[in-house]
Amino acid sequence: MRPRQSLFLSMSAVSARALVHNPFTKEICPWTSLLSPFTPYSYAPSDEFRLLDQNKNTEWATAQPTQIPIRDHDLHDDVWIRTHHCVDEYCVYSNAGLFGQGMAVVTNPQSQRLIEQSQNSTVHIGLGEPKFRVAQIPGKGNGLIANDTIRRGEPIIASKPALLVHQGVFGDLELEDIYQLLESAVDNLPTARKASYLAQAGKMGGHRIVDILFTNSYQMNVGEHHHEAFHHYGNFPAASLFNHDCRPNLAFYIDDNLTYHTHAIRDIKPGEELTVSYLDPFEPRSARQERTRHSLGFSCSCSQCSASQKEIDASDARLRSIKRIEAELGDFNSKLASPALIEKLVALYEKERLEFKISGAYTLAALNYNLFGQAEPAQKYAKLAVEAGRLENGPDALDVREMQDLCDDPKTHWTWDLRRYG
Ligand SMILES: C[S@@+](CC[C@H](N)C(=O)[O-])C[C@H]1O[C@@H](n2cnc3c(N)ncnc32)[C@H](O)[C@@H]1O
Repeated sequence: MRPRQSLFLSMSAVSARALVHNPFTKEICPWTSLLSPFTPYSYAPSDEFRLLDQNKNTEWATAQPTQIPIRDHDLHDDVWIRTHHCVDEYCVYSNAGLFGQGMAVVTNPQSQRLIEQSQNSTVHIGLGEPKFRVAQIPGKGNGLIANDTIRRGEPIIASKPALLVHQGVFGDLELEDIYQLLESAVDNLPTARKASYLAQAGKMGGHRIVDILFTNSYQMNVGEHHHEAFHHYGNFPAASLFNHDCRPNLAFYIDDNLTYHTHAIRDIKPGEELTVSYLDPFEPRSARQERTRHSLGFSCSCSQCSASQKEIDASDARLRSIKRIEAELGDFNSKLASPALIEKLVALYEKERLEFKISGAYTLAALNYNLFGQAEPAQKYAKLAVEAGRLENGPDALDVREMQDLCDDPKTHWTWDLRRYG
């Protein structure tokens, strides 16, 4: 009933993720397995992306693509163009507009159609003066530090991707084709946007643009609303400075318009680092560390990973209890489900500092109280689930709507008193 990890940050066009219906999670590209086949290239920053193939000792540069307008519009507008750069079914598309930022895509025509559809509505992405600054974080490189008190629920960043790349590109194409497509895509970004793409850290080595993509991107599905799922990597330069913490103080989601949103999920003091989680937080510490080391290429030094052995054992035991209790509460025929068990689940989430996932516990609590025919606590937890779910999954997420319905009228919800009457 509760979602566990999958590799993909599911979005709805990029879709609304539903806790009750639709397992999801988010991770920054776990791609080391793909890194080895990549030939090391040294990157010489120039407008033309001159790259030196060290193996062949030959220098080559990307052609400056001729842009073929798909629609009869001006480039300055919010208009998609397809460049002449295509390999097999994958082409480079770009849009110099999109709220003054610009975006480039390497994908197939079906996905591109969906991406364009998802861009139709306008979103407000200006959030005023940021309350954070860039700083060196020991053991992590750069990161973001709060300048001021940030209250739970405050928005931190809302941003469009600079680059969106179909994952099939990496499985289907030759390396040189991949490099050329990506270079062409980045080269098609407006100057400032291209500079912010290239300013991101690459931590894995190899081809610079690919390295940046793999170090800083989110896996996202395009087309779930259309019962299709095209897996893409989305790179949001504005979000690239968030370091990982297994117990972060921010939650993020990507909405139907391909916009990445982060919100504070607890009060943050000045001087605290702003963090998101790249991983499934319900895994034990050893599995989380294994994941960051082998798939993400760094050794996690977050608060939860660097705790004492005693604290780690206690944390792992709580995570096992959470799994067990969720299995009971997710089984409508369970004889062990009880109000005491519901309260225990919520307490475990709080003790484990899983605020960025707590809408799941609240949702399960609301559903179970309703199954017991107890309207008051069901409404209390449905309200909390709506509030937390808006921060974790966005206001349009299916679970948020479901919990709003339950909160409005528990007795007409399909779960009402179901444990008693079956
Ligand atoms: C998305 S970037 C984050 C920003 C990056 N620190 C920078 O300097 O630009 C991801 C990279 O940051 C580093 N990083 C993020 N979280 C970390 C953590 N908890 N412990 C150690 N390194 C971390 C790793 O090198 C990782 O590949």
